[in-house]
Amino acid sequence: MMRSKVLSLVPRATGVCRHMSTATKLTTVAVDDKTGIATLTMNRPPVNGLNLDLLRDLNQSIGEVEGNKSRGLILTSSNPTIFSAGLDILEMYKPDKDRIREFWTALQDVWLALYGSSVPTAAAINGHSPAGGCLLATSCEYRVMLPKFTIGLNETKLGIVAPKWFMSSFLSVLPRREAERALNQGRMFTTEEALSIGLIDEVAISKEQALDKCAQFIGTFAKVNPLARSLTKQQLRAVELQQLENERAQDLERFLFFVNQPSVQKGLGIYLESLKKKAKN
Ligand SMILES: CC/C=C\C/C=C\C/C=C\CCC/C=C/C(=O)SCCNC(=O)CCNC(=O)[C@H](O)C(C)(C)COP(=O)(O)OP(=O)(O)OC[C@H]1O[C@@H](n2cnc3c(N)ncnc32)[C@H](O)[C@@H]1OP(=O)(O)O
Repeated sequence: MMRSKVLSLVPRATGVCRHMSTATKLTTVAVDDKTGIATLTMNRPPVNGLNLDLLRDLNQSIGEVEGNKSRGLILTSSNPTIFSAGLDILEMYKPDKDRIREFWTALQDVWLALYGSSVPTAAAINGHSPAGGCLLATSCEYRVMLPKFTIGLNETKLGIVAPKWFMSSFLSVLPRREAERALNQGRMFTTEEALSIGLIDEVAISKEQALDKCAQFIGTFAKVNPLARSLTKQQLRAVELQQLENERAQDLERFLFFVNQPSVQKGLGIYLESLKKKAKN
C-alpha cells in the first residue's frame, strides 16, 4: 500500500517569503510501505521548469526522504511528456538581483543533496530532460527512460555554459570523450541514443514499468549493509561534492557575472521568444 504525503510549502527559516509559491504542490513524496522506497514527483506545470520554488521544494523533499528511513529514492515527473525542462529561464532573464542569488543557491543545495544522497537514487525519466533536467537525472545512480524523448546538456546551444558540477554528474555517467563531445556540441540524445552511449541504463515502455525498474535497481542493495553502501557512495562522490562545497561563493559570483553579460541576456531573450513562438504554433 502507498503511504502518500504531500509536502507543505512552509518557507525555510532562511527563505524570503515574498518569493515562495502559494499552496500549489510542486513536489510530492510517496513512500511504498512494502518496499520502503520513496517516489519524489515533480509537479510544476507546464514543463517542470526549475524555478526557486520548485528547487526549494525539491530540496525539502530530498531532506524528508533522507530523514524518513526510506530504502531509496525514485525521482520522476507528473507530466506525461516532460521530466523537467531544466532551469526556468525566466529566473535568469532580466533577473531580480536578490532572487537570482537565492535561485542559484537553491540549485546548488539540490545538487549537493541529490548527488550526495545517502540512499540509493534512481530517475524514472518519463519525458524530455534537457539541461537542468539532465543534471537531476545524472545526479541519480540509475536512469530508466521512456522512448521517444530527449536528454542532454544543451547549454552551449543556448549560449550558456554548464558549470563544473553539471559536468561532474555527466562525467560520472559517461566516458570522458563522449561527455566532452556532447557538452561542446550541446547535444540532446534520443532515448535510443542515450541508451547506446550509456547516459541511461534502461528503456521502459511505460512510466509504471520505469518505476518498477527503478525499484528493482534499488532492490539490488537489499542484502548490502546500508552503512557500508552509503559510506562507499559518499567516498566515491566526495571529491566533486567537496569541490562545490569549497567553491560555493565563487560559483555563485561566476554565475551572476556570466548570466548578467548583455550578450547572454540577449541570447536568453531570443531563446525564450523562440520557445513561446513554438508553443503558439
Ligand atoms: C566562463 C563561465 C564559467 C562558468 C559558468 C558560469 C555560469 C553558467 C551560467 C549559466 C548556467 C545555466 C545552466 C542552465 C541550465 C538550464 O537548464 S537552461 C534551460 C534549458 N532548457 C531548455 O533548453 C528546454 C527548453 N524547452 C523545450 O525544449 C521544450 O519546452 C520542452 C521539450 C521541454 C517541452 O516541449 P513542449 O511540450 O512542446 O512545451 P513548449 O515548448 O510548448 O513549452 C510550454 C511552455 O513552457 C515554456 N518553457 C519551456 N521550457 C522552459 C524553460 N526552460 N524555462 C522557462 N520556460 C520554459 C515555453 O516557453 C512555453 O511557455 P508559454 O508560451 O506557454 O508561456
